[in-house]
Amino acid sequence: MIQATRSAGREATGTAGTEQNSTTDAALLVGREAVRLSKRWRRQALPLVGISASHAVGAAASAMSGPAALLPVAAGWATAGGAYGYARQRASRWNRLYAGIAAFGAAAGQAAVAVDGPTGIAASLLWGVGAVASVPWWVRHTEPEPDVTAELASPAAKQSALPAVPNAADARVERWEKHLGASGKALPGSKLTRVSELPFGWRGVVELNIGEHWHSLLKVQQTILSVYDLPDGRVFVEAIPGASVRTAQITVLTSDPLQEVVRWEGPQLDPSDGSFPLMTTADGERLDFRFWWPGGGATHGLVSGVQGSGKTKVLDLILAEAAASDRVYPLIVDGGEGASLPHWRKRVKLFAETPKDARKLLRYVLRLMDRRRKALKRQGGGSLEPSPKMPLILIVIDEAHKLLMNDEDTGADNSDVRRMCEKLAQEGRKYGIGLVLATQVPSAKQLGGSTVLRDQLKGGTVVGLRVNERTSGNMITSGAPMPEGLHELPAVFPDGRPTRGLGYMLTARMIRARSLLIEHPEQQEFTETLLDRDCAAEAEPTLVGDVDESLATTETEPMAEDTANIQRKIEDAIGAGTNADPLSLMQETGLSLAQVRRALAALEGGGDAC
Ligand SMILES: Nc1ncnc2c1ncn2[C@@H]1O[C@H](COP(=O)(O)OP(=O)(O)OP(=O)(O)O)[C@@H](O)[C@H]1O
Repeated sequence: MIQATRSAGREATGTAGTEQNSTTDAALLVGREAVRLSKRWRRQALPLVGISASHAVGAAASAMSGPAALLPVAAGWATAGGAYGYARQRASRWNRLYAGIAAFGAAAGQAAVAVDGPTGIAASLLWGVGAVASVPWWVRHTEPEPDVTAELASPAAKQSALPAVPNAADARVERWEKHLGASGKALPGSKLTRVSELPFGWRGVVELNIGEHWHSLLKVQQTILSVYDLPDGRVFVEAIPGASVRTAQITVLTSDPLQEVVRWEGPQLDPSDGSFPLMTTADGERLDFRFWWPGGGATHGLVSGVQGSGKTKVLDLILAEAAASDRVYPLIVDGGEGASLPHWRKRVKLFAETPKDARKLLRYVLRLMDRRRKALKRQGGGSLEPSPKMPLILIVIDEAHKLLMNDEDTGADNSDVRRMCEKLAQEGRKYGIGLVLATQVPSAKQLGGSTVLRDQLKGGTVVGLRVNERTSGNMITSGAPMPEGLHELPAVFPDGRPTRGLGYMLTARMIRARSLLIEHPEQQEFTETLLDRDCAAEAEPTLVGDVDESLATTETEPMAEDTANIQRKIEDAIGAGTNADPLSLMQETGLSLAQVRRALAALEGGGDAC
């Protein structure tokens, strides 16, 4: 009986408890829902909160009497002022104005309700005007906050507060995986990652399988072109400095920016580091030519390419930068007998256009180097920094192969020129003497077989433009295989325009580049540069040029044709309508410029000057 009574009591207690629990649960649920909704719609509710608060402040003040009634209104005004100040710091001009109107309206409403009472006309006006003034706010905040309640409740959300980004597969990555990285394909197990857009294509990082080296990517460049359906020369593979050999950077060009000529826009030599832009790469980077390293002395240069590849224009640009600077003193040896760089003849201090004059010029610079030894001693060693008082002496030798290689046809031995160039290349650096050579092929053979010259030039700026045949001992390589041989560079772009200026520069970046085009080198400004005092004391050689040289000596240029023969050829060419200027006649007859000039002088003088 007692037990039955106890159990009935427990049941009654349990039922009451259950009812109480379910009421609490329902209250909690409603509370949570209210919080959720208020969070979601908090922006939209803000004007209503403001109006209600203003009404409440006014009502509180009207219920009080005496000076105490001012307290709620003062507090309300302070809050409105604070809210305006907060908005003012963060909002734009119009939003600040809107916040100002709202704050003033709230303050005025509070005061009006305080005077008129909580149910008077002032209260109705507060709500009516407040609602109208809130319309722009509501229009602007029509969208509620995203409802992330469910996401926040999930365990994943607890690990990371950030919403998950869908892993959208990149079509280029998919293509790589399917046609290159899949088993049985060219690079099984390889992955394309970190794809980013470029103005003319895209770039990515390729990760290869363990045991693979990035060089293997170079061997499958054609396959990559085929996978992405592109013409030749649009894929470039490069090592990533400091990264694993299993990774490489791949640049894929969907269009070729190098087809467009990029013009030189005036001197840009940076006197603080001795460099200026010479080429632009396929992905838009500028590659610099360097005259000197700060604190490291002069650097040398080599420019190579077949006729018509744009080699002379590169020399023109180098000379234009040198001529415009008050820190560079350019001297020219034109191995093309004055035909390659004629527009510089009258602009530089010394212009040698015969082998004999070239020797004189080189001997003179060797003497200048001796004189600078004293300056270097005075300085206490190191290297001479080019400055307006101690300019870099720059020797530019075009068609250098003609002066450096022995001439098998004539038996001319040019070993003395080689030795002088070697000495200048090896020792000139610290005395502020730079050497820039132009040859048709970037090989030691064209440097007269001089490995000394090859090594010294490779330490400077090396530019390789198009060549005709595969080169053994190509200098445009830093050990890593080239993306393509210089002989593989096309002579014309797919649109039929010539590829002049197209090539590579020996840098960490093995990517096609094109030289900037200087259109009128002869019109560029020339800054008068004076040699330093030690060098200025050295007597300048007298360069006799081509005409006088024949009177002085014929030791380095044996005449292949007899005088009468040469004159007859010239007369025949003029008779056949060729212009009577030396360049046209040289091209027409195949004679050297010196021979043509001598013959013309003889014909004009009516005698035999040859
Ligand atoms: N970077 C370039 N962009 C566009 N056109 C160029 C560029 N470089 C050269 N050219 C054009 O190619 C022509 C030939 O150039 P350049 O005389 O420099 O060739 P080269 O290799 O020195 O040939 P050559 O040995 O016959 O003188 C120039 O007149 C110029 O119009």
